[in-house]
Amino acid sequence: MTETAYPKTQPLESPLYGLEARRVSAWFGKHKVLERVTLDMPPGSVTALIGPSGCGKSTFLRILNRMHEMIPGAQLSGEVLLAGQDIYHASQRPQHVRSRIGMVFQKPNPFPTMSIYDNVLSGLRLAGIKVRDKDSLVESCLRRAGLWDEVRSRLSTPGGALSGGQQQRLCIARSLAVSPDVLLMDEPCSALDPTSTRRVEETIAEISSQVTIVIVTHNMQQAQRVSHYCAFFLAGAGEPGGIVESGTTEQLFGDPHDPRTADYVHGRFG
Ligand SMILES: Nc1ncnc2c1ncn2[C@@H]1O[C@H](COP(=O)(O)OP(=O)(O)OP(=O)(O)O)[C@@H](O)[C@H]1O
Repeated sequence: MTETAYPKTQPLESPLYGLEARRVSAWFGKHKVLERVTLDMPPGSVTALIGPSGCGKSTFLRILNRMHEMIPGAQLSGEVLLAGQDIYHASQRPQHVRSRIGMVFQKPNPFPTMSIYDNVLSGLRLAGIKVRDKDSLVESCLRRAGLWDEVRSRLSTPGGALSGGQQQRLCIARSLAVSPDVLLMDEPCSALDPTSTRRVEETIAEISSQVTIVIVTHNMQQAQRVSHYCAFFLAGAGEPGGIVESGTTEQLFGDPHDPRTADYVHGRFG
């Protein structure tokens, strides 16, 4: 597959919200792992975070929906704006922030014994959101996640009975059910085979006009295939990570301004 595999929807003319990180630094105890990261993640687009292992991509992603603060000893400074409002302002409840900014993890994590149908609704139940027409919502979320045709005849079977790739798309459907503004994805395909990876990438391409997506990936081809924008993170030895360069994916891969970016995207290190 090449970077031209998916038709990318144009980013975007709708009332969607993007994220803006402003001078974000992060620590685990006394160990500083991110240094003043500023990044715009435009509404209705896919932003890929790339860079070698340990440079702080996953930490940055967790900061974007207030999951970083759940780790003992973790601290941060700076701002993260959703619709212009700082998600770390004292008036913002972390649980509410996390329902507006969902997360899909590396390893698919549906509730294994719960039915496919109930898995889709489980995020809503946790958030205490009531829905009138559950059947329609389940169908529309499974359709948007590209899973409906494969599961429509067995909605009452357990989520754990699906293949890994189907489970990951079920997790995407579950995230979509709460109508998030943003979906964060932490290497969502790294546990999947190439065919399942392709299906998840197609799903990302399809939903990217409806929800702002930020994805961490180690796969350069994947970053090129699915993202509109890209940020290259790097950490010097013993130093906190930061962004070397960010821009459109086309520019970052086709005409990188920093030689370190060029070396990384051309596979010369990392
Ligand atoms: N829970 C934690 N406690 C202490 N240090 C941590 C914790 N999680 C991450 N770190 C440290 O923070 C730094 C950044 O890690 P992070 O996982 O964000 O990097 P990454 O770029 O996502 O790496 P990878 O690509 O390997 O997933 C690393 O030095 C890591 O050891």
